[in-house]
Amino acid sequence: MELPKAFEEKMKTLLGEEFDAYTACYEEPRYYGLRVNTSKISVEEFQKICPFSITPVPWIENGFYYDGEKESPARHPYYYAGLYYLQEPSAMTPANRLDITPGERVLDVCAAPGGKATELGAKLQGEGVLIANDISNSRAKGLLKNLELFGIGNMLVLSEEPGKLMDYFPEYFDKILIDAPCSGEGMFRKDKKMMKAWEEHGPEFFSKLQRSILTQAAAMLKPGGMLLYSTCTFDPLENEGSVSRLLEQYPEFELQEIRPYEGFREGRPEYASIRQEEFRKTVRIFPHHMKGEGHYLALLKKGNGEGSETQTSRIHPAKGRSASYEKLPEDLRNFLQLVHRPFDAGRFDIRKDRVYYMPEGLPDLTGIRFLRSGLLIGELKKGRFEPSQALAMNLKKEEYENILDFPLSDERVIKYLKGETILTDDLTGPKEKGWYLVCVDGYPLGFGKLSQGTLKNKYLPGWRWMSS
Ligand SMILES: C[S@@+](CC[C@H](N)C(=O)[O-])C[C@H]1O[C@@H](n2cnc3c(N)ncnc32)[C@H](O)[C@@H]1O
Repeated sequence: MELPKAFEEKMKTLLGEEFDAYTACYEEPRYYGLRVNTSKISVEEFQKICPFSITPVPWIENGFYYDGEKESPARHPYYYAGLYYLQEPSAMTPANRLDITPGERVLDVCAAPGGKATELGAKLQGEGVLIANDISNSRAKGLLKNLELFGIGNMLVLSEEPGKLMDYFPEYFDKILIDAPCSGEGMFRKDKKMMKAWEEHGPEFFSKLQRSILTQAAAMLKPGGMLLYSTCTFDPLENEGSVSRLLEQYPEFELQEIRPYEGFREGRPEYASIRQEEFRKTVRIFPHHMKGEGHYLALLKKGNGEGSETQTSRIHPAKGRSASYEKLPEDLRNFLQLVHRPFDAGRFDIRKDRVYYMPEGLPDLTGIRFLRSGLLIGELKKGRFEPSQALAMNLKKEEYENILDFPLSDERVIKYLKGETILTDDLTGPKEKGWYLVCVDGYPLGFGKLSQGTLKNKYLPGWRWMSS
């Protein structure tokens, strides 16, 4: 593979005698990975039911390699059930090495299309809030779909300048991930188009952007909170350089150790402008040292002088229905009787006939551009309530009364995903009219409305299985 000359020269300086081993990697095939959605299925259970051959990614507990030349995991009903996300193995590292406790407030500043945000959301296990932002509105649409497919409900999807978010969320977050826009040097093997883009916008351009995103995000982190900065590039200016600039401006930040793996390499102190030795705690991922593409990670803690841990507040999960539950529209209330979950009536928010279930403890968001705030529960159409695709994905089978559970081998699974009407006469269970949650092997896919043995398909048209 022919690499840009200026890039090659830079890598020779960075890698010294390792340079030949590094370039030899370009003759090897790229790696394909999938990451298990642990908010829906345990890793052990997934390994039991996984329909294709997988091997563990050694530094990611829920990550696996698959053979992308032979298998197509994106065309499988389990993908439609949100059981996994397809992701290059090194790209799994940032969200994996940012510890999240359910109940925390988490921000993903540059989140689209959701490779990291889906993992952060899964780690929250439905408690607290994930705010996933991306400046690109079109990319944020893909982000929303991926988060909903993953079943993440306690979330907001925003499309804003981080500088504007600062005004709304001062020192608000417990954890922040910045998977920064970068020159993408680590992805040249995976995607050759990145080389062309690199020639147009290189490290100089991106480092300026990264420095401003970093300082804006820093202002949104609580004292004692953690920030993980990552790129998929090798350039020192965008890695040690951008993080140095943050430390110059915010000296209360301290670099933290990242849980190790034998293939990780230390960050390079000589490229830092300040507190050089601390940069050994940052991580460089090189493809000639491990089975993944190039990345950089830095984990930082915002100091507060004293007792930092105790200052990170939690957003507590709902404890039960409040007295105002009776004020919700009757058809919605009837539907909610079928959902075995302790809703808090005060968190329902009805806007233009759409019913949302909001995370707790949010500031006033007037003026922010958002694609989604809260879990879209469904829509009121002339007083009749229709549950949403997002709710179907957010539910577990045991949380809903009326289930149609098909085994993977049943041809109705694909028919349902294609949007076709389903006949259920042969099934002994479901008889009553109403909303049914269609599942594959116990994992929800979407809703349908049953009447006299026929299920009217309510699978979201934009998500349908396309015939190839
Ligand atoms: C490396 S990608 C993020 C990938 C994503 N974290 C994932 O794992 O799927 C960088 C993202 O930053 C977004 N971006 C660029 N400039 C931004 C800015 N100033 N604020 C927020 N997002 C920005 C881009 O639209 C792009 O989606």
